[in-house]
Amino acid sequence: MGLLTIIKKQKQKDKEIRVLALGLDNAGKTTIIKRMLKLDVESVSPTMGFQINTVPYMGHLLNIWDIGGQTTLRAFWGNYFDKTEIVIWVIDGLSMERLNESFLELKEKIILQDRLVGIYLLVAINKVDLVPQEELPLLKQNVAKILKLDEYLPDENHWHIELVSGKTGIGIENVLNWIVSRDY
Ligand SMILES: Nc1nc2c(ncn2[C@@H]2O[C@H](COP(=O)(O)OP(=O)(O)OP(=O)(O)O)[C@@H](O)[C@H]2O)c(=O)[nH]1
Ligand SMILES: [Mg+2]
Repeated sequence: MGLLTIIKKQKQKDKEIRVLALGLDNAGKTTIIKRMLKLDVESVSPTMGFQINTVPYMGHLLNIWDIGGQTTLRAFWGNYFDKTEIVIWVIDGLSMERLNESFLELKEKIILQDRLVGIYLLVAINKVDLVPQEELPLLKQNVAKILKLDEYLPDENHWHIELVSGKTGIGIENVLNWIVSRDY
């Protein structure tokens, strides 16, 4: 390994990553973050403002900003964009009737924002603990089709869709691995 590679690796290792957790109300953002922090996930209530959480993972420090998703709070999302490197967009996998609303908000408030050009986007389809196993591939396909990420974000290295459950922890490790394996 060359010296430059070693320096680069060390830099990555010390790196703090600024993550924004966004998505519609009730999607499960706070629950997922509590799961990442190995906290009790049973007692959550709607986030009325924001909360900053530090999640250590594989030598990285993820500064995850948990932002409330209620309609009245969405106008304030832009206040948190500065220096954001990655957005976790959480979708309620049990509320497919809200998928289009989720897509419109993702497009308008995240993807088309000049200040967020070049960020990474991880879409977490949450609550899969309550989705029958055999329906999971179709659920993922459906979300991918509605969000049209291949169209909006042509660089496939910049987005990813993961099936998760904040309640049980399914997929959470994959989310963390994807986040820390990007190039920042
Ligand atoms: N079954 C199941 N329920 C979940 C899961 N994640 C969250 N929930 C439930 O969904 C509801 C909303 O969860 P929150 O984590 O508060 O959702 P949020 O996205 O932070 O909501 P806001 O703060 O209002 O934007 C709660 O009743 C959670 O218990 C999950 O993986 N499985
Ligand atoms: Mg919340």
